[in-house]
Amino acid sequence: MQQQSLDLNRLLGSDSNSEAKAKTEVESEPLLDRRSELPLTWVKGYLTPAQQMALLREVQGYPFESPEIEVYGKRHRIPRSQVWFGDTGCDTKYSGLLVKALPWPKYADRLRQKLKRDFSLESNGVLVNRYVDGKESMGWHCDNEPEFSVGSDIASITLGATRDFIIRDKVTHEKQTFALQSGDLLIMHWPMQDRWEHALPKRLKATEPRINYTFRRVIADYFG
Ligand SMILES: O=C(O)CCC(=O)C(=O)O
Ligand SMILES: [Fe+2]
Repeated sequence: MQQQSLDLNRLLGSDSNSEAKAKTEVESEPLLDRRSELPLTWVKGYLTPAQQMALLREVQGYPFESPEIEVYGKRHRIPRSQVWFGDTGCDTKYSGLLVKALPWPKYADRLRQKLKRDFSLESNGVLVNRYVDGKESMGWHCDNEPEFSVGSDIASITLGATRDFIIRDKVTHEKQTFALQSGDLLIMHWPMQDRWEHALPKRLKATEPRINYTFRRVIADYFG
C-alpha cells in the first residue's frame, strides 16, 4: 500500500504544491558542506552548448507519450511525457504498463557512451522525460523498481529550463534542493534510493520546456 501511494505520487506529481516555497540553493550556502556526504555527484555544465543543441534537435523526433492512469476510479494524464529507449530486451514498467525498449537514437546513445567513458557508468536504457513548462512535474518517489540492476547508479541529464530537483530523507525528512540547469549531470549513486526519495515539483514561474534523460541499468529480459 505504502509502495502504491509512492508510485501514485510519482505519476501524478501530487504533493508538489507544498514544495512551492522550497528555497533555491546557491553554491555559497553552507549546505554545500553536507553535500559532499550525499550519495550524489553534481557536474554543472557537463555538456557543451553544441552537445545540448544536438540532443535538443534529436528530441524533437522522439515519440513521447503521456499515458493516462486510473486513480480511485478517475483517469488522469501524467503531468509530463516520457519515452524509453534501450538495448533489446531491456524493457521497463511505468504507469503500471510494460514499456518495450525502442532502439537508441544516435545522440542519446553517444551520451550513454560518454557517461561510460567519463564515469564508468553502465546503462542499457534511458527514460526521457519532457516537462513542457513549470506546470508539469514528477512527484515523490525512489527509483528502486525490481527490474533495476542491483548496485547500479542512475545518471540524470538536464536540457532546457532550470528546475528544482529535490531529495528527501525517507526517515528524517531532511530535504536538499538542486537547481538543475541545462547541461548539468546529476548521478544518484547506489544505494541512494534506499534512503532518499526525489521529486521535480511544479514551478509556475518556469515557462520553457525541460528535458531530462535518466540513464539506468535494468536486468535484460526481466519481463520475459
Ligand atoms: O526530471 C527529473 O529530473 C527527474 C526524473 C526522475 O526522477 C525519473 O525519471 O525517475
Ligand atoms: Fe526518479
